[in-house]
Amino acid sequence: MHDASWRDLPPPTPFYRWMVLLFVSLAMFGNYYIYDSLWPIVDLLREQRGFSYQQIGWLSTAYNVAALLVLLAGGYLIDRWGTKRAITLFALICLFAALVTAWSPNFEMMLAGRFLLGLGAEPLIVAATTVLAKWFKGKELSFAFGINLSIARLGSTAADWSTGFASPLYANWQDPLWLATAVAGISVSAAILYWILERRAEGRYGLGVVENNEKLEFKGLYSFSASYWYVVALCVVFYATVFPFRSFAIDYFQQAHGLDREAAGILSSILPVAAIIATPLFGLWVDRIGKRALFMAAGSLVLLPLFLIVTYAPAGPLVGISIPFIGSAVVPLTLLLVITVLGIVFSLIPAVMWPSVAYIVDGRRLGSAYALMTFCQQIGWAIVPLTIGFLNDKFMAGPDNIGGYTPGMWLYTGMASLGLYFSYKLWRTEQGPHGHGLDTITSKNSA
Ligand SMILES: C[C@H](NC(=O)[C@@H](N)CCCCN)C(=O)O
Repeated sequence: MHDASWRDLPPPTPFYRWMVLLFVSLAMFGNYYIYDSLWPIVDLLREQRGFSYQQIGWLSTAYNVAALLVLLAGGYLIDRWGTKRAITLFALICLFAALVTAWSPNFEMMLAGRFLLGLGAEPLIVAATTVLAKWFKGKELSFAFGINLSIARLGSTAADWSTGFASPLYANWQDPLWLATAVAGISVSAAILYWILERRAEGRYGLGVVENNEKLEFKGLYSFSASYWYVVALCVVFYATVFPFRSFAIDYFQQAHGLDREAAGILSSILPVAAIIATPLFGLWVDRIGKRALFMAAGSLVLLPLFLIVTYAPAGPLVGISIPFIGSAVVPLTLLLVITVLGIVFSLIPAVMWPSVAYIVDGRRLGSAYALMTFCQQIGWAIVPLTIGFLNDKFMAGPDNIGGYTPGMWLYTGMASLGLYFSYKLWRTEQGPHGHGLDTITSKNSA
């Protein structure tokens, strides 16, 4: 924390603030890229290294197990080391994790790499949020968060697009992971540049003081309202549906729908691309008209049939998609429509859900409420990929047995039904005397 003289200094210039946002967001870009770099090589891991679908599931779950452990201490470490050191250290852990994942053909080694990634990536996200709060508090904070998330999602998009712009690397499982290691280098460089900028700012500008509010506290758990728990429950089932679906999507499009890797990657990228464009727009819209609980219920309702449509509906005519400098794809219309709608839901629900917590929970407990929500999110997100892997193996899913993917699709649908139930309960609660104004507070009528 800072002494009184620090507070007497002038605020940082807008240019300085936006440069900090740029570097912190580039660190997040690398973080999201490394996480998503594994999904375009699922088929290669199965063919060249003989991995089962359940082993692929473990590579996803290892990240969450590490995240669960580190989230307990993440806020404390950031407070103790300061954000400059913390972001650089977490980016270095991500780089090391990418290196270990790419290094050896051994499954346990790869598992260790993904575990290390969870140790670095999730606290890096928390630390980045703390930096934005410090530099943008009282300024364009929500907008800065939106830009930060969009640049991070560009990392997911780039990983999907690498099947096009880096297609020669996909002759083997290892080269795309070396590329991810190089991208992790961008993260570390951006973290160091942020460190230099903030160090230069100290003594020249007065920065906001961020309270120690990211701590995960289990005491007082019972005092959160029913609405908070419905939002947390929706968060758990929503991310436990969408993130695992994304993990297996490229392989699924290849095996079950006969797409080549480039087309499957481009199709999968529509989900984060839609989110980059639509998340800030939904955020602005909902701030104007309120109706947050209704929007979450509507998003959950739209999500419900999507996995059954890809499974049972006719593929429809083939349509072409072309992305300049990246590549082009010819994909069935039904898949294109489903992924686009999924992308819209992936924009709508997060854009409304995360900010809603601020209306439900007392400001002094907000950091703790978000930390608890992220903690619960990791638990659901850890279990589902393992179950999908188990189901795909048990029902011998593959190009010769497309029906083997159907139980997994029913699992996603079951999770989506739970999401609809929780969002309906939230909406009902918010209509009654225990509501918090989720559907009524707008940017015009809020104090
Ligand atoms: C805002 C939200 N972020 C998260 O859920 C993070 N805990 C994990 C993101 C990991 C992405 N590889 C989001 O991205 O919607």
